[in-house]
Amino acid sequence: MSLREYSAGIIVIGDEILKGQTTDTNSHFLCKHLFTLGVKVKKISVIGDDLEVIAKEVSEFSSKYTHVITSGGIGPTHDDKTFEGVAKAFDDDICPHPEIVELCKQFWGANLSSPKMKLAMIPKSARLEYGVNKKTGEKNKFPLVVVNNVYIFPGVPSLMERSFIALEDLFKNPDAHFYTEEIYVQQDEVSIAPILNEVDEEFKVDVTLGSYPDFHNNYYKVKLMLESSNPEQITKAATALKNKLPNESIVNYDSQPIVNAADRVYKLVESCSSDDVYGNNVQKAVSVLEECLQKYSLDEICIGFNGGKDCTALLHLYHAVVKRKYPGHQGKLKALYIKSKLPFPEVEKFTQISRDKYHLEMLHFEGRIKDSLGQLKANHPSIKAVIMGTRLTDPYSSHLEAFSMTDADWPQFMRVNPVLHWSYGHVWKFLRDLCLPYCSLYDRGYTSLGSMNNTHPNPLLQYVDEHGVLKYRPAYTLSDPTKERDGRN
Ligand SMILES: Cc1cc2nc3c(=O)[nH]c(=O)nc-3n(C[C@H](O)[C@H](O)[C@H](O)COP(=O)(O)O)c2cc1C
Ligand SMILES: Nc1ncnc2c1ncn2[C@@H]1O[C@H](COP(=O)(O)OP(=O)(O)OP(=O)(O)O)[C@@H](O)[C@H]1O
Ligand SMILES: [Co+2]
Ligand SMILES: [K+]
Ligand SMILES: [Mg+2]
Repeated sequence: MSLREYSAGIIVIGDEILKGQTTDTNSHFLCKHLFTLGVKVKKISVIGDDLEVIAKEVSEFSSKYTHVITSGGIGPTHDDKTFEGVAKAFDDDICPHPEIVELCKQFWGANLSSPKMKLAMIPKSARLEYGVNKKTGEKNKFPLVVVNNVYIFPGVPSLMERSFIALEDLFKNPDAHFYTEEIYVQQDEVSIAPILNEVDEEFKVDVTLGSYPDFHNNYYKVKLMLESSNPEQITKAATALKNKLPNESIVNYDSQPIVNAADRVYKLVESCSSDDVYGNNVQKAVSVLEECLQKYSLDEICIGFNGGKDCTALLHLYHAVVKRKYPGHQGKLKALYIKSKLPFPEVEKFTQISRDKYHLEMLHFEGRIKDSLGQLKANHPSIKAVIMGTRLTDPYSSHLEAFSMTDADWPQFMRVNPVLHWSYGHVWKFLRDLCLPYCSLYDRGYTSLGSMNNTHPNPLLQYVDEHGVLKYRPAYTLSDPTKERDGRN
């Protein structure tokens, strides 16, 4: 059986191209990218802004090729006729599309009679494809208009290219073999640009090299993405990159730490030797959590999760232990978050990210902890135990045990303390070795988190950079663990 061939025809539309006023670069861009997607471009046609010609060409291309891509002729002026032409090719009419009308209003304050509204006049049978911006992970603000197998792109190269890259999965040939490789780098994009250019120049025929800065990642600054249908060339390109980049700038990063949580945690526990204090602490935490799952059902447990480092490590452990004990478990783990009076926006953001990544059901409260626990008891009477990231070195905690009821004058819950014996360094080793995401404040010198009004970066981590600017080193570099709370008052 032969594999299905994915073909494409490109129709470049615009009088300015036929008059030599503009050079068409779009077809070249499209050919290059479609090739790497396993799609064979069979024909490129360049035509003017002529309704009949557009309709005829679109109709013919549509019946011959898997995908038809048009570029140009969708501006607000009278001479742009692509939407009308595509409609005509399919015996369709154009009419205002409510979703695009709304976007035109939002973006340009356009009303129904303004020229921009012409962008909303699209074939009745059209569908809209938004696509995802691969750099930001966000859904694009303006959609691409698609009619049957005809994809109607703008002519302006920068817009066309951005839009195509966001939507390229729509064109991919699923039978084509693709090889990808990712390299994570700790340096910023500017400082490695010359190296990227060199490698791109050498391999660009076979390998697509993308560079995606990430300003929020705790482990790397830039993700380099190599894609190719040629396994030898991609290996060569990746090797060339690794050789040219300074050794210390390449990060050994796991982009999916949560998917493999159970395997990695249990492997760590099973392979640790008896004199390995850290390994034994992880082991102890796992067995406390296992015991907790024996004593209580998932409905009776919640994890105290306020976005701090200790409960971040703990959440990962809890997730891993639940995954191991209940492999098919689909329900959500319950998490208790008592919001402080003045929460850091970074903490709020991080708790939301964690909620999504670990599929948490958040039980939210605001105000004093004691009052909130009273409300927890009233609103969620099934909860009996709260798993906490408390350690012996925390204030008023040196007397605690793995299982300690709350004090007599507090709402009664079993406090489960799996990481009680962990040191400050153990928490960071666990988070960083497993490439777990943690709140960004810790990379800016905060070593323990409370509210905005009582929490500052730790003065011990202060330094002055080469421009004379005061900065803070990341929390995991703090060498004296007794100074963990020096930024708190
Ligand atoms: C679920 C839960 C139970 C708690 N139980 C007690 C308790 O029994 N006795 C007590 O003095 N504090 C209790 N606390 C308060 C904590 O000891 C601590 O003051 C609080 O987590 C704030 O910590 P921080 O100052 O490090 O931000 C509890 C907190 C939580 C979230
Ligand atoms: N506001 C809160 N809501 C829910 N749980 C909380 C709250 N405050 C504390 N806890 C629980 O108590 C534990 C100990 O608090 P603590 O502040 O020492 O740790 P952390 O917030 O995880 O990290 P850090 O010490 O860096 O602030 C937390 O790990 C969490 O389980
Ligand atoms: Co803590
Ligand atoms: K990114
Ligand atoms: Mg805290």
